[in-house]
Order: sequence, then structure tokens, then C-alpha cells
Amino acid sequence: MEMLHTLFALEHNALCDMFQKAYPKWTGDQIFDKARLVNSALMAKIHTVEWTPAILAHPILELGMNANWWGLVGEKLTKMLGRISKSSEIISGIPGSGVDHDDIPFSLTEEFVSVYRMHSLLPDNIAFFEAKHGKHQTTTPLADLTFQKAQKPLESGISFGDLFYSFGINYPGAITNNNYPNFLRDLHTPDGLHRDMGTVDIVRDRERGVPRYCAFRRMLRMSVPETFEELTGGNNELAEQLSEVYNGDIELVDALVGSHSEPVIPGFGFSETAFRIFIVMASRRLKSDRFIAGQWNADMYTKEGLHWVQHTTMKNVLIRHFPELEDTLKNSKNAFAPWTTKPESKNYQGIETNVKKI
Ligand code: HEM
Repeated sequence: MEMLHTLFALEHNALCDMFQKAYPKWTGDQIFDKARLVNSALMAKIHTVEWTPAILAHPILELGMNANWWGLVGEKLTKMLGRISKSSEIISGIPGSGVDHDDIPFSLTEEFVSVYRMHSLLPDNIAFFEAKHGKHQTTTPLADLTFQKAQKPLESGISFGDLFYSFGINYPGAITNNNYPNFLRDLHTPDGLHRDMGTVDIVRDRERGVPRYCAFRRMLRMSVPETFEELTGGNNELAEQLSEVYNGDIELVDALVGSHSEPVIPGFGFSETAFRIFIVMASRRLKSDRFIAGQWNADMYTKEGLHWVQHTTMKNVLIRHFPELEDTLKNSKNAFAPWTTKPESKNYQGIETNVKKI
């Protein structure tokens, strides 16, 4: 969070510089507001066409997410000509296709919160490397990098560029069973609470009325497993564990536990059950946004602002503010996929970077 907030605060400042040059008569407030608008749209676009296809790495999904933003007409033509169809989101994408709330006021749904409980992505340790040459610097428990301690690496001489390079080559945890980071099972938060987040993730869903796994899938018109073995795709050991925990009653399996137990579609970073919620929410939040589905035009964004959104990628943002990353990222198609590891970093044999032991 610290890193992304800083990165996009720098992007905001770059936008302010651009607007000040293009519109010298604007007040500070005008510059600030327009930069914030463009920055928000840029983040929405990066999330749609870069982050989502990286965690759900499947050609059909990539096609779908690109169509959400660019339409079937595609990126090249849309960049060149703008919207070809006035209102069809299928032909020309959701931006500018007109707002539609489907008669229900917009909010992120409780099911979305539930499937976004991706705490297993977090590792227990982060290995830090120097960005320029790739040398390993130190390996730190994540517990020592959270809340008030988030800036600790910077205070000890690790630069922002080093942080990004390190996060680019550290691997996340898999979103699956028996993979919860230990530090979150024993989490002390600044409000003085002491939590086992593994338990909290499940208790919160139950107290908020999120349906259990089978009911959840029925509501999505998805097939429902009849046995624990069917749920786990033939992983008998896991099936036995689940059956013991849920007293043999498959209807009691929690949504999160079930979706961490089902076999994952090749390339996907999380379950198909989670994906179904994720994909409708990702499209809906664009379709409900008055500045994206609605006033997506040069009157609202300025022509420079629209151009900035459409022609900037996460890689461009990173390199703009941390030029030392250019060398590492130059061959990368997607900044959310694992980064090229420098040879010097491969001398580090910790599990954090998944380097194969020689
Ligand atoms: C160091 C990293 C993190 C820490 C310390 C942390 C801690 C927490 C805490 C304390 C809560 C509130 C628990 C409660 O309801 O009592 C929470 C909720 C949640 N976290 Fe995390 N988390 C971290 C990273 C993440 C990540 C990476 C994701 C997803 C990619 C995530 C997704 C969520 C979601 C969806 C909720 C529920 C929010 C809600 O109830 O509205 N968290 N987390």
C-alpha cells in the first residue's frame, strides 16, 4: 500500500506538471482536480487490462478484459479513432458507453468482499534486493513491515526503486488451503486487537450472511459438488480433512474454504467460484462510473488527459518515476507478471524468489 500510494502520488504530480504546461491559466485547484480524475481512470484501466489478466492468465480472459476497456474493435483502432460505436460496450468497450446501474444503486457487494479475502497471497517474509545490480540486501518478516513499520526499509537505506524491484521478483503465496501466512494468524493491529485472521475471514462471512459454498454456487447457477472428493477434484487427503471439519456435511463448507479447495483453471490465480463474482463486479464498477461509462470525453478529461490514460501502462508509470527499473522491465509485457531476475539476485537461495536450487 505504501509503495502504490507513493507511486500514484508521484504520477499525480507528473500529471499536474503536464496540465500546468498545457493550461497555464488554470488555478491550482483545477490542476489538482483534473490530475486526480485522470489518475483514477488510469488506475481503473491498469486494473482492467493489466492486473486482472495477470492473476487470471488465460487467453479468453485477456480477450474479455481487453474488450471491457477497448471493445472488440481493439486497442490500436480505439487509440487511433476513439469510440466507433456511440453506445455499444461490446464494439467499443465500457468507457463512454453510457452509465447503467441495472436499476440497483452501485456498491461493492458482500460477496465481492468475501472472494477478495486473498490473505494467502501474503508471504511471511520479503527478500529485499538492490534494483541496479540485483544484490540481495536483507530478508525481513512481513510482520516487521506492516502498519507503523511500513517505512522501515526506507529508513534503513533501501530505496523505493529497490522496493519495487524486490516486490517484482518475490513470489506471492498461492490462494489455496493450508497456505495462510503465520504472521496473520497472530496479528496485533494498532487498535490494540489481537486476531487470528484465518478465523476472522471465516467468521466475518458467517456473521454477514454470505452463503456457504454450495449455496453460493447455486446462486451463481454453477454446478454443486455432491461429495468432498468431487469438491477437491480427487484430492482425497484434503477431502478427508474437510469432511472431518464439517462433520461430513458438504452444505456446511464455507464459501472461502470451498473456493480454496476446488481445482483451479490452468493459469488462474484463484478459483472459478471467486472469478464469477470478480468478473461481474469488475465490469459493473466501470459501467456504473459516471466519469468512465458517462463523461468519457475531452470536455471532461481534456484531450491530453484522455491520451495519458489510453497510452500509459503500469510499466510506463514505474519507469517514469524509477528509471533504474527500465533495464529490468524493458522486456516485460505485463508489470504484474514476475519480473526478470538479475543474475546477481539468483545467488539468493531463499524461497521468497522461487529460485531453483542448484
Ligand atoms: C500486510 C497485509 C495485510 C494485513 C495486515 C491485513 C489485515 C486485515 C485486517 C486486520 C482486516 C480486518 C479484519 C476484521 O474484519 O476484523 C482485513 C480485512 C480484509 N482484507 Fe486484509 N490485510 C492485509 C492484506 C490484504 C490483501 C493483500 C488482501 C487482498 C488482496 C486483503 C483483503 C482483505 C479483505 C477483502 C478484507 C475484508 C474487508 C471488509 O470487511 O470490508 N488484505 N485485513
